[in-house]
Amino acid sequence: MTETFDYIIVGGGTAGSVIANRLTEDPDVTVLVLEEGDPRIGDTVTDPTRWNEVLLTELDWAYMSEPQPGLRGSQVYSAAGRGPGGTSNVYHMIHTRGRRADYDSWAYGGATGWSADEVLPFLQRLENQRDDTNPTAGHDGPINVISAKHTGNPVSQVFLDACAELGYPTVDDFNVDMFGAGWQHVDIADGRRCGARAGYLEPALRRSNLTLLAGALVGRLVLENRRCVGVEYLRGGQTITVRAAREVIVSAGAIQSPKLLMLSGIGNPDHLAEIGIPVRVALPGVGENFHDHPLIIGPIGYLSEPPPDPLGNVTEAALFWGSVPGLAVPDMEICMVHRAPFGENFFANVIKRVQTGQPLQDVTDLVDPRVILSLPGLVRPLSRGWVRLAKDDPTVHPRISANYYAEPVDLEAATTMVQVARDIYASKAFRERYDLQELAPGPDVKSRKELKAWVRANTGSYYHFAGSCRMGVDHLAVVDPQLRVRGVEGLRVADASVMPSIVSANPHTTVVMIGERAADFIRNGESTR
Ligand SMILES: Cc1cc2nc3c(=O)[nH]c(=O)nc-3n(C[C@H](O)[C@H](O)[C@H](O)COP(=O)(O)OP(=O)(O)OC[C@H]3O[C@@H](n4cnc5c(N)ncnc54)[C@H](O)[C@@H]3O)c2cc1C
Repeated sequence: MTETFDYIIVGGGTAGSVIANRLTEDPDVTVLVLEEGDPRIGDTVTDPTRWNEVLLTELDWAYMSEPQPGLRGSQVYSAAGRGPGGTSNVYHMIHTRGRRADYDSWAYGGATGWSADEVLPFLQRLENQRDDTNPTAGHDGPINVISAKHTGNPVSQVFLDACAELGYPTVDDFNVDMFGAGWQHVDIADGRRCGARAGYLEPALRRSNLTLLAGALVGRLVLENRRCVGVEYLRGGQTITVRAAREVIVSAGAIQSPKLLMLSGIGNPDHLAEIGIPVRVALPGVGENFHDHPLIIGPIGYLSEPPPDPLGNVTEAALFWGSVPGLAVPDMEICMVHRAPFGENFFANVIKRVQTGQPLQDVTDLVDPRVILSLPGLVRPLSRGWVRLAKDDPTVHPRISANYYAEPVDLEAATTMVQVARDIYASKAFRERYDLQELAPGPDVKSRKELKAWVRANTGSYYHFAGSCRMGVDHLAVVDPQLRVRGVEGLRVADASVMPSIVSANPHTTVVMIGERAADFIRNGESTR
């Protein structure tokens, strides 16, 4: 007999965990979460200093992009979390809300109800901020927010001293002041990662009305006429159907949510025809508008002595600034990482993993404690790409392209950003304390033209994928402002894919907020009819 739950959530990741928790607060509803990955996690997840060890393991889907024209044809390693907790198990715990202008621009673009003032209560609902640096912070939510300063490394302090020396203002809380350098706020409680899994999913699993099924790959939505009535999933070599009495909520992330819609016949008719999938609902925007923050791997610096062992999240200080004067929000975020493996050997490992299925070397072997790495991320990119099916087969990864630097202005801004990061490394503060030597780009890269070429060759992903099922009211919108899939009853999408444009900050906090909003829409009966 086919099992029935009130709600089925596809994907027990960041947004899925939030929705599962909030819906099961009502003891009268039943919720099933179907999650493809393995439920087991270890210290590498819970210990904030060890995030680099979870990449390229079973906890990472480790996608590779299509060859990127803007990066001279190279493919980009694209990490995304797998298993209950999803990307919240692998994120670096940086807690930045979107900027007011980000949310207001969503609302101006037709996403009514998502202006900065309207989303603020939902941001507050998720936060339990422990310091008083943000007067609008929430203090009772499931996500514990602390300043990284408490466990800050001396080398991160030197980064901040260097920024001050170069005239950048000091910021106490990036969720209050946008421009300047400071300690990040991070999602950590009692020395342990406090993301969506610890904050939302684990407490909810104590309730008898929540069922989590791991190892279940949802391959298709079951549609009857134009209503979604359940899903089909693969588990242990079997295909199983389960029904939803009220709604199905797709929270499979910006790469897999559009994939699932397309596999179910919801998408661009031309693309579905190419793959041989009959069209159930023509929605040409599915998979379009996919984008990411480009991240440049470097400059890389070498210190005269190793800084002390990390106690915090390893990427604890940053500079947010504008690549040109007069921007409404910063478009550059330069983070500094110590004890990170992202050197050439790491990327050689990525290629091996893709070719052989297994990482060759333990990532901790790749860390040289004297190496520090700037990770400049372009947080207001204009380039847009896509997610498309490779095959009519749920077990096959979709094709993805964030189309990095398709807009030349993105490359210009990224080049400026790397120059700023080089200036920070060249500061008196770094010279006097650590006699820092720049390993890359290195002394041979001098002119802006040379630097631009270096940037193209050293750009990767910030893993901040968004936009591929965007909300709005125009013909390319996939969901309406209540996150209901347009043209289908009983179906919502709620995750990073619904953002019309990625926030100009690290997006995890915004994704949790999207989960809170989705649960609120559902609980308040904004029906999908
Ligand atoms: C390495 C890394 C570091 C990051 N660091 C930060 C940071 O410090 N701060 C920040 O703000 N943001 C950070 N981010 C980004 C942020 O974590 C993500 O934007 C956010 O977590 C995405 O949440 P989501 O709900 O959209 O997707 P996810 O959390 O990825 O959830 C999707 C879930 O669906 C499951 N799934 C997918 N397809 C199926 C299917 N067909 N059937 C069943 N299950 C399925 C997946 O396994 C996954 O568990 C980072 C990301 C990465 C990868």
